[in-house]
Amino acid sequence: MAEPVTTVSGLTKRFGDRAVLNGVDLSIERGEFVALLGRSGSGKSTLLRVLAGLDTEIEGKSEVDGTVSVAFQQPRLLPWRKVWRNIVLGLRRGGENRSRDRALAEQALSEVQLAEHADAWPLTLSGGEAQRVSLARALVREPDLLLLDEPFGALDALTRLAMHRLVEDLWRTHRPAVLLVTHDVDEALVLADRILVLGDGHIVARHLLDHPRPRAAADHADVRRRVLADLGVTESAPA
Ligand SMILES: Nc1ncnc2c1ncn2[C@@H]1O[C@H](COP(=O)(O)OP(=O)(O)OP(=O)(O)O)[C@@H](O)[C@H]1O
Repeated sequence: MAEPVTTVSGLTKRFGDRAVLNGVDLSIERGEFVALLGRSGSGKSTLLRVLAGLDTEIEGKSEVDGTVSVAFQQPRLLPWRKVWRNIVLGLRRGGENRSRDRALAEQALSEVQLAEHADAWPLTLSGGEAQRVSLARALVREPDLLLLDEPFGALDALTRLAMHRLVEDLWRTHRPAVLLVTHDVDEALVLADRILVLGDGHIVARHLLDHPRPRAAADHADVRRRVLADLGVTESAPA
């Protein structure tokens, strides 16, 4: 039987007297890739912050069984530390072990095709490279749940496509459960096993994506139409 890595039930999050999340129920299975869509301000980032344990002032239940890593839209690298030191920064272990840390960082960097950048300074990286370092930093902890908050949103279209392939490869290799927040319906259609739509403070729609990978967004044209309708976006009819 499928085993959940995270279980959220009746989750309510208020800012003052306004409930941004109002009774969210969701469960993500181990190794499952889930995309979370919703209009701007619907509470996607708020939900991720709760799942990441960054916001604990909640009502209801939010449980994660295992390690969580987060990658944000901005890579958030420390400019005064070399790339490899950024990667191992979040590994909290007893005692210093520089050579083992270095080996872990090099392995993670080679997986994102940046092996030769271990000693670079973050400010010398391109946007796409910095985002790959951020992914390596998230993965080096071998997370059970990887939370991605619009990690490709600031990248140009070509770099974004390359990142989709990379994330799919990394997911296949490491098999974390992934919750990807995105505004890009096609990105969700290509990458995810399941799409959740957030609206009015809770999950208003769930769509299964079962087309084999690698996929194109057009493989799920039916789901695309339904998700756009869930989001209240009207698509112009094809000519
Ligand atoms: N610390 C805070 N204090 C008060 N209100 C907040 C706080 N954080 C978020 N909000 C409000 O909660 C709502 C949801 O914000 P959130 O960032 O989760 O939305 P989102 O779906 O991720 O939006 P976007 O797609 O634009 O990034 C917004 O109206 C926002 O103003």
